[in-house]
Amino acid sequence: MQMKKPRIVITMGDPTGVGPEIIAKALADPAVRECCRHLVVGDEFAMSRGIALTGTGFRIETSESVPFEEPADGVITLRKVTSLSAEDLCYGQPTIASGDAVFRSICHAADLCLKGEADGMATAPINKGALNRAGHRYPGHTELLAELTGADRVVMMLAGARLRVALVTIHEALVRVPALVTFEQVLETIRITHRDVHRYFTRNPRIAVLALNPHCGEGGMFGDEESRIIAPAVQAARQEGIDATGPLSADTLFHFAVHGAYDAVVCMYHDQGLIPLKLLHFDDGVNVTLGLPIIRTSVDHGTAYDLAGTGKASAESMKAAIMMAAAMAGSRREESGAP
Ligand SMILES: NC(=O)C1=CN([C@@H]2O[C@H](COP(=O)(O)OP(=O)(O)OC[C@H]3O[C@@H](n4cnc5c(N)ncnc54)[C@H](O)[C@@H]3O)[C@@H](O)[C@H]2O)C=CC1
Ligand SMILES: NCC(=O)COP(=O)(O)O
Repeated sequence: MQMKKPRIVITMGDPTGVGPEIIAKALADPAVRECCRHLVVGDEFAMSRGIALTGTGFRIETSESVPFEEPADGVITLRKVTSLSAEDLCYGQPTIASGDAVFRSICHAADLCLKGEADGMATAPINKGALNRAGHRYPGHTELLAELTGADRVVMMLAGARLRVALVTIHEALVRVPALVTFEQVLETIRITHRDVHRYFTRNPRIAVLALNPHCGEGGMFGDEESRIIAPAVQAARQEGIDATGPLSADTLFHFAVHGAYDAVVCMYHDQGLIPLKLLHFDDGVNVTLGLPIIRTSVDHGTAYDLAGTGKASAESMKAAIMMAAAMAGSRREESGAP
């Protein structure tokens, strides 16, 4: 029996950024079209502009009630959630209305996933400032999706073929990080990373856990979070049967991780993990939210206002995000034994 392809809903992201154009380019790739049935959620004018700009020649079919038909060649299926005016679509100049449109697309896509009408979502980039100015007080998709889906704890993981990094703290001022690196938070990050990497990517993953301070705190001379918090959390994870190792010095660990010693690296703060990840995988890295009851992937880059409207932005990360969501949906289907 031929299996139906997974249904992946794609949010347009900030319509004044590169989102629509990278979606058009991504959906022009036969491998992306082959991996899933898509439904783009967003603004029709913004999407048609992205199509024109990229010369992809798609025709938009709007779908109000029957999403996820197998789209004909040359068609992008779109669920319209807004009809923004030209003033709200100036490249690089998000408005309250375009910030609100971002929110509505994400809510709509999450709702489809929660109702079982989609198998996963892949998101184009948003501007967090614009989202907040529109009155939606979330640091990003991750926290908004956690709330929408009722998830207690989520973990931001960025993944490429050579490296996966999972974050203990996400969008926090550096000065606040030490207080947020708690035993509970480190242990929960290790647990969620282990569970979802095992579930979707590789069995019994080997997890490296980084130190916060240089040289693992140098025996307390440069800080004691390693001995007080991180080592006990690693120990507790090991007692639960998780293959976790650490704390390990962040300056050297990535060398070993990318040479195959670990399947995921738990990092204490945003740039500790994202700098090495983007160095290796800026083009094709994927942001995955672990710990949600639904599947959500995203590009690893931002709205790239300097490129928006030029058609030059790379769509490789968008393609990788859609294909990863489809692959994750396939794993979930196998796990459930569904045909
Ligand atoms: N997944 C998401 O929704 C993300 C959203 N952001 C948001 O994006 C906004 C801008 O953030 P920045 O730090 O400036 O990062 P950015 O990723 O938008 O831009 C950084 C640099 O990378 C380049 N770049 C980005 N995407 C590219 C692509 N697809 N192809 C070629 N070059 C590309 C840009 O032209 C720029 O030079 C912020 O509001 C931030 O919050 C940032 C990261 C992820
Ligand atoms: N730096 C990654 C990023 O900003 C993505 O955030 P989110 O919108 O996926 O929560």
